[in-house]
Amino acid sequence: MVSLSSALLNLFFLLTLLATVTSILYRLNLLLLVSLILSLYALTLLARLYKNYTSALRIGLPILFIPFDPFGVPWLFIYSYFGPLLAPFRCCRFLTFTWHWEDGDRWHKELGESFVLVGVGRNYVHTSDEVAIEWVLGRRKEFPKPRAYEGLDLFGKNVNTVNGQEWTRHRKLTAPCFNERVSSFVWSEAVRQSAAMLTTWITSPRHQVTTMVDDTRIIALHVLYAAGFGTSHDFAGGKRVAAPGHELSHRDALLTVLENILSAIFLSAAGGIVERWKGLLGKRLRNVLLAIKEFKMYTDEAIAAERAILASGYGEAKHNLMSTLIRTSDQAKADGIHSAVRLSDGEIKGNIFIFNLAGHDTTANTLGYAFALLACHAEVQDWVVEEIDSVFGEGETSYEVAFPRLKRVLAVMYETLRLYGPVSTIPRAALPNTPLLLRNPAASSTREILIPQNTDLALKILAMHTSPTHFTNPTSWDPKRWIASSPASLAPLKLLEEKLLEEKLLEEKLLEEKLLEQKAFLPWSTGPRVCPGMKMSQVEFVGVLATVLRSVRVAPAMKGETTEEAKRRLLGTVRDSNADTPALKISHPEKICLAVKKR
Ligand code: HEM
Repeated sequence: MVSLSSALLNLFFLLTLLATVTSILYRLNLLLLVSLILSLYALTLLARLYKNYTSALRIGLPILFIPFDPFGVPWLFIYSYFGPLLAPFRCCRFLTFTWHWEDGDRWHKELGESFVLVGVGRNYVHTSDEVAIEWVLGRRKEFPKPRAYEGLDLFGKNVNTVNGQEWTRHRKLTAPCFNERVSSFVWSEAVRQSAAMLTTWITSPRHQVTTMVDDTRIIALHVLYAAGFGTSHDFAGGKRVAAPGHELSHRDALLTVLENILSAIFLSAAGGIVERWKGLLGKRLRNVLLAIKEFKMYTDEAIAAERAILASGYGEAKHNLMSTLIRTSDQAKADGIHSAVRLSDGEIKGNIFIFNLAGHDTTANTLGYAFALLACHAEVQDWVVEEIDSVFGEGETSYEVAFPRLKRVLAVMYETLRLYGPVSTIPRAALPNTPLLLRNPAASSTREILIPQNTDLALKILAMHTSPTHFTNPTSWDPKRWIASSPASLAPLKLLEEKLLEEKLLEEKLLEEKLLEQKAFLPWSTGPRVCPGMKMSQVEFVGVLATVLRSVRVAPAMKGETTEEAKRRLLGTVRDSNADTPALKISHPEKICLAVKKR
């Protein structure tokens, strides 16, 4: 297949050849030297491209050429300056970080569920095939996380970045942090925080809220803190204010690192040199550097405070993330247990950071998308409110009773994650010549292929979620698709008063409802490396959404338009999302204005 990329490379080669011949004819020695070097470089690239191409041919999947390695320094440099200009060109499209999100399953419709991107760096098998995705995620040893993940070790190694035996140790020591006691705590904190947020919404001028996205981020941060350190913060103050001895608030330090994660990785890799020469950096990078330092200080202080509590003897009963990590680690150290079964302080810091990174924007952004989408779908709000009223109507708001019954609210989360999940693609490396199982749609069977050396995988979660193979009307947001209901039996209710009958019927209907299991739905991944925060994020989401919709209805604020125009405008803002950051997020949250009406 001839593509622009190989044509460009050939052109480059011909031009350098022409320049070489010209310089020989006209005795231009310097030009000759430069041309020779360039020719050699072009030849090397061509040889590598050819090698990658023959390797891709062996896989037997459709091939597309790309002119650069998407994770190589040359492209990252070009992308940061010319990304938006180059994105419309087909060969560069696959190099952008946003195409996974913007194009959904478009290319898979054209090329099939799996295809290979071939370039001068590594080859990449892209697949939206649910059989292949489950196969890979079920085999962590054969398909480890790529080395690029190590960049996230900026505060220490952690469960998200390590592989092999090291991962087993991290996962084993961090897993106890996500237990039912933490879930119950997360629920109370989510309800408490969202009730406080609601007060600010109801008392806002003209009952219009422009801070919805920011507010959900504050809630996510405070809930993480409650679960992480066992300390609650006020929604209105809390982590927004700099602590004594700090230049930045904890929230600003964390958000600055999260929002500039690539720069943070780069600055952290450069180490002390950057600190010494920071005067030469621009304002944004200096801010990122400060945020890294401040976040480190906040985590060190939290670890020291937790150790002091544990030493005082009052910490035994605490079951938050930090105390569990420290207790396990310190106890093992005191017992002289080999470091293979405990975490070092650096690793504790690394894990605390990764829980913040992986647990903050993911849950917060899902809540942000859900509120905006619910505002555009009044009929879905009616449907969800029916369930909330029925569950909370009995005055029972505890985690144990309320959470399992709020299935429609969880369905809103599922549907939001299906279309606006924070992780559009899961990357994986592969050991050479590892078998990969693929669906064979033509024969309704499966087939095996071998993944050659120098080939990584991109598991296209969003493309799978938006494929008509698995979902009817795949691009429409419809939480009702997740609920299956069996008809309620009416016989014993015939004698009741009409109103009572109605309520009883609704209650029966809701109790009968079931949340559907869907195979090709993996927003939290699957297999041994499935997201450990899955339940925590569900509890938080349901707690916040149910608390808010119990008291108010949300709608797009009107700006002299019809309701339909206001909805269209809001949906446009939601679609204008940014996948350049670790978690998908709305590009211009400041454009979202919600009208909040008391019920
Ligand atoms: C809506 C919320 C969330 C979504 C959609 C989500 C999604 C995911 C996905 C897809 C992965 C797999 C990534 C990969 O294998 O490359 C993952 C891993 C992970 N998530 Fe979540 N996550 C969410 C919330 C959370 C929360 C609340 C926490 C913790 C507080 C968390 C902590 C982690 C960690 C530590 C990993 C790495 C696990 C490992 O590699 O063993 N996540 N998450």
